[in-house]
Amino acid sequence: MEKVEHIGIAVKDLARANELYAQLLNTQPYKTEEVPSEKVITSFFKTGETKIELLAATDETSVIAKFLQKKGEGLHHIAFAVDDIQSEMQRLKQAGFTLLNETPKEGADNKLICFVHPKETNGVLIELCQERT
Ligand SMILES: CC[C@@H](C(=O)O)C(=O)SCCNC(=O)CCNC(=O)[C@H](O)C(C)(C)COP(=O)(O)OP(=O)(O)OC[C@H]1O[C@@H](n2cnc3c(N)ncnc32)[C@H](O)[C@@H]1OP(=O)(O)O
Ligand SMILES: [Co+2]
Repeated sequence: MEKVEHIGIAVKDLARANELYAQLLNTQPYKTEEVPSEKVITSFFKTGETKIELLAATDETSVIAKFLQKKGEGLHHIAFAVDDIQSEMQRLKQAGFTLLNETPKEGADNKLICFVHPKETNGVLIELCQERT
């Protein structure tokens, strides 16, 4: 895996969180994007080599809505950049990790993504992401 591509943070109110993170990081989000397949709306902030992805639910059946109900706002996932998502998925599967999607799916910010179940990664949800060409 190349680097931490982004850190996902679940928030209740995206507009309010945008204001807070803009103050904290002293920069504005470079993108806000809705991803209907995940039932989320996201904002991205650049910080050094990585990004902060704020995630709010667009529907009460979204995994973010469920997460907020159970755990409240906070760290939701860590995403690692990979060059070849198919081969990383294969490698992790062979190593015994549970992949939450069998084939790469479309993420935000022009990426192909796959999630690894947090039960095998010390309680932290892991995302793999590959730049789409
Ligand atoms: C914007 C697009 C994209 C991008 O391009 O960056 C994204 O980031 S999308 C982000 C949102 N999408 C996802 O997270 C998809 C993958 N996630 C899932 O499939 C599910 O959330 C899950 C991880 C399988 C959990 O779903 P489910 O089993 O239905 O939830 P439960 O509430 O029953 O939880 C079971 C168990 O897992 C713990 N949990 C849940 N979410 C997380 C989390 N994010 N981090 C750590 N742990 C998590 C939950 O607390 C339960 O634990 P126990 O209570 O101990 O059983
Ligand atoms: Co993400």
